Amino acid sequence: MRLVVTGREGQVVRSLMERAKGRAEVVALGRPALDLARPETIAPALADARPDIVVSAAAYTAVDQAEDEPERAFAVNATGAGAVAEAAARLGVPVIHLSTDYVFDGTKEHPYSEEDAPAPRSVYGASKLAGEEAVAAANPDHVILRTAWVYSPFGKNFVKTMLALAQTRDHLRVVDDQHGNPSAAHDIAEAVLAIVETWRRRAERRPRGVYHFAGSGETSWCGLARHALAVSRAAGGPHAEVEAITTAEYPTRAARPRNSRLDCRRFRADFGYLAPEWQTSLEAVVKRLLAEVV
Ligand SMILES: NC(=O)C1=CN([C@@H]2O[C@H](COP(=O)(O)OP(=O)(O)OC[C@H]3O[C@@H](n4cnc5c(N)ncnc54)[C@H](OP(=O)(O)O)[C@@H]3O)[C@@H](O)[C@H]2O)C=CC1
Ligand SMILES: Cc1cn([C@H]2C[C@H](O)[C@@H](COP(=O)(O)OP(=O)(O)O[C@H]3O[C@@H](C)C(=O)[C@@H](O)[C@H]3O)O2)c(=O)[nH]c1=O
Repeated sequence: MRLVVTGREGQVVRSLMERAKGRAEVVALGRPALDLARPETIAPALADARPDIVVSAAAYTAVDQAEDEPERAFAVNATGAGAVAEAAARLGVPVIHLSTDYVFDGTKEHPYSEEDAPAPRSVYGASKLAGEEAVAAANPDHVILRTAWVYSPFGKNFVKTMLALAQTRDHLRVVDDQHGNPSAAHDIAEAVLAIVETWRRRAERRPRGVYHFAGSGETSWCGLARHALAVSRAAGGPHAEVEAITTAEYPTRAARPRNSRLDCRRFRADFGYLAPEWQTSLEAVVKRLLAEVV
């Protein structure tokens, strides 16, 4: 099975390349050959790569910066994502498209299910929602996989930011009133491979549509920072005290949902995979990051 993935250096892409070894072939396409902001590059690049399945994982992910350049965020996350799905449809192959918890406004008291109405609060969230709509319209043979709070040993993410800040500061301030499910990119890679395996076994009746998949259990950004730094300290790495603050005390350009928690039961029922508890996956990533620094 040949998976062609958009983006070369993204967290999910790099994790998928590691986890797919011996299970599926992965070809990662990035700029300049495939540039989501230049739709004319997309169909030829995908056709040349001869996919059995397209995994649409590249995106404009700078949440605050997107507020200042909405045209670029929409070009990449909406028009570009739609063109990827359309190119896959023309090749007669399905697409797995990654999306986000930030499509929700966060006002719900319980975890969000796939039935809940999206209402993004940020340009990034709106551009990702427009991407979902474009993908669904272009290629009925799709899974739109919404995930959340992704971290990994790769690229930029909140966990790496906390470890880096703790090297130079002994006191950090982190919001404690936004709640979600931290998700290791390696677990998302396993979810993608579970979809691939299910589709292989049930080629005639592939489960399709929107699915939620995120780390099991929940916490706040403050809880995530504290646990990451506790693991770091126990392993001889940097540590800092983390003060719990409110969103109002940490103003950002883009508004974030207060509740980002995703209900992942539909994914488990249809694809047979549930992510480990977030603390378990986090511990492995923090230890790997510390080992790589030394
Ligand atoms: N990060 C998170 O917390 C979350 C992410 N998601 C979604 O999951 C998916 C994967 O996220 P993640 O792995 O963290 O992403 P990253 O931010 O780690 O990587 C994004 C990738 O997209 C590529 N990219 C950006 N713009 C373009 C473009 N114009 N043309 C081609 N490639 C481009 C980047 O390339 P380059 O390296 O060259 O810049 C990079 O490889 C995305 O769809 C994201 O929206 C969902 C929920 C949470
Ligand atoms: C660095 C820092 C952030 N924060 C807050 C700001 C924000 O509310 C929260 C998270 O900060 P970040 O900006 O690192 O994370 P953010 O970029 O909002 O992360 C999001 O990325 C996109 C791509 C997604 O799809 C989402 O699921 C989510 O993972 O933590 C602090 O309170 N203190 C700090 O020192």
